[in-house]
Amino acid sequence: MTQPTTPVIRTRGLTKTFTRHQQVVAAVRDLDLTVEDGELVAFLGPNGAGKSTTLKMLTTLIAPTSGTAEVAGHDVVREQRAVRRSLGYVGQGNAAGHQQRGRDEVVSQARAHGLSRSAAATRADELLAAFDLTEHAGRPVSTLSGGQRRRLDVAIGLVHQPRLMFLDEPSTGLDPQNRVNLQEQVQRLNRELGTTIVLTTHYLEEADAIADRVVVIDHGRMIADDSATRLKSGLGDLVSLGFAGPDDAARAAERARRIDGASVCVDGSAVRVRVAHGRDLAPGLVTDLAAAGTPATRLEVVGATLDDVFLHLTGRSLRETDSTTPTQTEGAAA
Ligand SMILES: Nc1ncnc2c1ncn2[C@@H]1O[C@H](COP(=O)(O)OP(=O)(O)OP(=O)(O)O)[C@@H](O)[C@H]1O
Repeated sequence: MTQPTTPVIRTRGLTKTFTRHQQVVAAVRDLDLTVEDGELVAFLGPNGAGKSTTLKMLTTLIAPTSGTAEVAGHDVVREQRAVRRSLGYVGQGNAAGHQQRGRDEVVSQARAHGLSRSAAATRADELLAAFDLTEHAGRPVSTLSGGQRRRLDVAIGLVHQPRLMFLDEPSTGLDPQNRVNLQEQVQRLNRELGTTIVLTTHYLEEADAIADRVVVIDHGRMIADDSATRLKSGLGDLVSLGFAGPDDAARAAERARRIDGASVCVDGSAVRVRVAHGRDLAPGLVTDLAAAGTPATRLEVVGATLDDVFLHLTGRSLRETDSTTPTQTEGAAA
């Protein structure tokens, strides 16, 4: 039996390569990841970063090329059944479009997991209530809205009360209201039932808002792993100052460069200073500059966003990045 101290996920050197058009695509490279029970982790990265491939290896849907992965203490290659029993998985395309009624769908999935008829019915009703679907439970699945279908998918993934739930881009395609609604349900599932959640997203706001921990993935590699707050505060605040003209701006920049750890850039009569605790430092800087005869005409302080973090790490904005470009191609296959 799994000891409570066993991490729910542990990967070492986990790697997946695909060969496509005679080229080797390194979808996931050398991933070392440990997730403890009860965490809510978001894999954040652009399209093609390797998020879904990682989830597919962890759920036994595809085999790693090299490296190891254990889920709930079980090896994803040698102990696939045990791994599957411990997890729920909602893939990107799960939303069923058929004529079965929502409740029947949940009941049949519960039956497939070995629950008796009455236990399956009870479980289905509990889950439908938990996801605000009771009033829609008698409708054919094909008539549900996108948000209702995603919630039904998550409910189905939970029929066997898994310790760990994987959600691959759960809110993609949902309107903002349904997205927030689903995010709230996911957080509740994590907080109230203690289910460990690993979800993938390319929505910065989603990762920021709901995850305890953000694993940033780019070109198959993990490039950051921390809470959103720490990732952002590590980058500092952006202090933007305006001046009467370029000469004042140049003098102000010279003064700002004396601040420990500050990174300063001048653009005409504007100066931007990226520095830790910029919000606290800004008033003193403005007072100093005025005393030195270079008064600022404008001041704005903005905290870092996860996009700033991504930009800092990769030189690209996550909002504009589509890494399906062939930069992750390692070379021609033999
Ligand atoms: N079956 C496959 N055959 C060939 N290449 C694949 C296969 N599956 C994924 N890839 C490639 O592996 C890389 C990682 O893909 P993956 O789907 O894991 O990215 P992702 O981060 O989940 O992206 P998205 O946000 O678009 O779902 C991409 O370059 C993708 O084209």
